[in-house]
Amino acid sequence: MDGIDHLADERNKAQFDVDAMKIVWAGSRHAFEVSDRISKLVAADPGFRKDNRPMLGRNELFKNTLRKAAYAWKRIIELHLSEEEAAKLRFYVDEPAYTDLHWGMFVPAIKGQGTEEQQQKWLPLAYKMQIIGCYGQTELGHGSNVQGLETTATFDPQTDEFVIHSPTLTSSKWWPGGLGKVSTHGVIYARLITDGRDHGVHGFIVQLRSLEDHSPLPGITVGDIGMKFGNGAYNTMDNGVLRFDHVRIPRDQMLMRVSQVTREGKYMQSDVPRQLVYGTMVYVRQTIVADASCALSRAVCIATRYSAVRRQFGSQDGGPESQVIDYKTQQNRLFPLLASAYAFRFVGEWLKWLYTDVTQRLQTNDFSTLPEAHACTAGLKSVTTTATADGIEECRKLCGGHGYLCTSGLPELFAVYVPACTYEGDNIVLLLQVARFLMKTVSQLGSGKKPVGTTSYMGQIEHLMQCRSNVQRAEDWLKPSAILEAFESRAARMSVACAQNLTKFTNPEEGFAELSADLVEAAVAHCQLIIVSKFIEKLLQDIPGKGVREQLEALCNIYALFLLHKHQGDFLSTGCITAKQASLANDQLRSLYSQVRPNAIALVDAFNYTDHFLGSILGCYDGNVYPKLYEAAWKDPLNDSVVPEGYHEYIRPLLKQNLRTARL
Ligand SMILES: CCCCCCCC(=O)SCCNC(=O)CCNC(=O)[C@H](O)C(C)(C)COP(=O)(O)OP(=O)(O)OC[C@H]1O[C@@H](n2cnc3c(N)ncnc32)[C@H](O)[C@@H]1OP(=O)(O)O
Ligand SMILES: Cc1cc2nc3c(=O)[nH]c(=O)nc-3n(C[C@H](O)[C@H](O)[C@H](O)COP(=O)(O)OP(=O)(O)OC[C@H]3O[C@@H](n4cnc5c(N)ncnc54)[C@H](O)[C@@H]3O)c2cc1C
Repeated sequence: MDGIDHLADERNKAQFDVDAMKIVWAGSRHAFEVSDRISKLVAADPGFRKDNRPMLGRNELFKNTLRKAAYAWKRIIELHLSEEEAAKLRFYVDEPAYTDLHWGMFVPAIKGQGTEEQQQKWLPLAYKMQIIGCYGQTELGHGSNVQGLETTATFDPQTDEFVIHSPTLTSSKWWPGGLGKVSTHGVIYARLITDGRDHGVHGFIVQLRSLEDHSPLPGITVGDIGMKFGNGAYNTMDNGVLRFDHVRIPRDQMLMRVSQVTREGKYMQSDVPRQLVYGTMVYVRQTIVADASCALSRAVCIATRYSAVRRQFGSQDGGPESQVIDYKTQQNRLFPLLASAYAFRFVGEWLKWLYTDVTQRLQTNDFSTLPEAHACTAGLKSVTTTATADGIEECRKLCGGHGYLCTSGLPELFAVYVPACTYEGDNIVLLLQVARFLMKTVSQLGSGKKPVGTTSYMGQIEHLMQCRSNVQRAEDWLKPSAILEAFESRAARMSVACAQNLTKFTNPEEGFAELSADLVEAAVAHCQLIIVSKFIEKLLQDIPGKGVREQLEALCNIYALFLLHKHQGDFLSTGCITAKQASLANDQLRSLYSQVRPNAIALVDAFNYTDHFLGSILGCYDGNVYPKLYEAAWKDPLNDSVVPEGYHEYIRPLLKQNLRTARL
């Protein structure tokens, strides 16, 4: 526009090396370089334009998504992109599409649950996109309760086939992304029945559509489930409904890594745990934690830049009004979200490491860390997506009225993001899984079995049950040991209190149901401890770059002390800290906000997002918000004509009638 950087003064205030922080954020220099190159490539290509999405009707919108996905694939091939680069390209294209499920769930399901032979047969087809797959688990009547699925896969020994069938309306597959209009195949979850016996839910590769003309195969009824929340937003995705009427597939299309059916129809279980059938969900939950930091950082980048541009009140002697970012209330809402974005980034990195470690162990038949991996992925998915969805909405409010415009990018970001609280496991249902894991851990404390991994803090249960924080001055809260002890004792005491209450029930399942709200809170406390402790661990690493470590320390402290403030009821009622110490934590938090304030713009610049990816006038890099908002308004189709369509039908008769009434 005017070529001026309206945020230049803000950028000059930064007390740290932004380029070094960009590398910390990306995870490595290599990751930064890939990300930087691919994001610029996407931003510069008009084929990936996305600013018209909220204006398009569903059919137009969907066709446009198909075009973009095909174009993205063409570019991936033309540019010989690696798997890592291709994934980055899809990420920066920033449009939910069937490809997310193809690459994000269909391929991982075959990799995780298929035998070597099955992988060799199906993966090359999927990698070349000669088949397109979805993940068909959820049904109209059953989502959270996977064991309650009704679709059946009955083995027919005469023909060596499975017969896939939807016996009831509620057994219709419902929700799978990419299913509605695109997928040619699906990994379909169904109850395996051999010789009249039900062996529970298993995965099957089922062809759904003809590879010649895309029509559904005989016995298959398939379509889209309809419009979802928000304009544009997730409506680029064809979430689908699917029914089977005795559809036959060859026996070797059951995913047979976990269990097998022989030619004679004998059901055999491998020596791997049955829970591996749920393995794809563990994988995807781990990726969702990393995505949370992306979505939150994006919203925070918009709100932070706009808060530095926006001025309200406080003008003295005719000078400019105050930047809203200087109001403590704005900082108290914004900076904890900035800190959370960084916190989720680092816990996401750690979770990826944990997942890789578990996968390697599984290959050598070591299943010992699977329960911990399940609890961590489930819990962190839940806590980070809830905070991110709430955080995006808070960022919208932080931008005042302009945040409500689609051109702010925030309404669409929220609408696309909020189902993450539900898909891949409802957040409450997942926290209850964590609570079960914690109750098991507590019940084993006296047995001599040492808690390991993220529950190892429970090994010092006696200390944690009676320790008192020794914080005396606000600065004492800057000590990682003070923070860790408070978070560990809060989490331990909440879990132990639940475990003690559970003993009052003769039927443990009844007790678990009755106490489930408390159990969820204990699970949240445990997950927040993991995030805080992984941030602290990150700070123990070598962090190059002038001032980078200091900024990260400040953000880590803001994250922890903000949580402590928000959940002070937990910390006080469990006696981990006193009211005076809670108040000192708040004093420290205020001073940390002042420390972060001059660095705020540079801290969001470190995310290295292009204006294309942000998709927000309020968050644009140069901060030249008002001319852009003004110009964009005139581009709205409603402004194509000065006198609106419908004037002669609906406005003029009204005005004329009013005129007559006025004369009367
Ligand atoms: C690319 C990104 C786009 C994303 C698009 C979204 C795609 C989707 O939404 S796909 C559909 C996702 N669906 C879900 O997530 C459903 C959520 N529900 C579930 O995961 C399960 O039904 C669940 C875990 C709630 C309950 O499982 P269930 O077997 O009934 O009960 P439960 O008795 O609690 O578990 C049995 C055992 O398995 C363990 N377990 C459960 N899940 C897992 C898992 N994923 N991994 C390892 N172990 C597990 C439990 O800890 C328990 O262990 P133990 O017996 O030692 O205590
Ligand atoms: C955008 C989107 C995309 C999706 N994509 C796919 C896909 O590709 N493939 C696929 O198979 N599925 C997909 N799903 C389905 C998704 O995985 C399920 O919706 C999800 O697992 C939640 O299940 P549900 O809908 O049955 O919720 P429900 O379980 O019916 O939840 C309703 C309410 O009941 C509560 N509740 C349920 N059980 C308990 C309990 N035991 N204790 C306490 N409270 C409980 C929940 O907390 C919630 O408040 C998608 C969903 C969405 C929204």
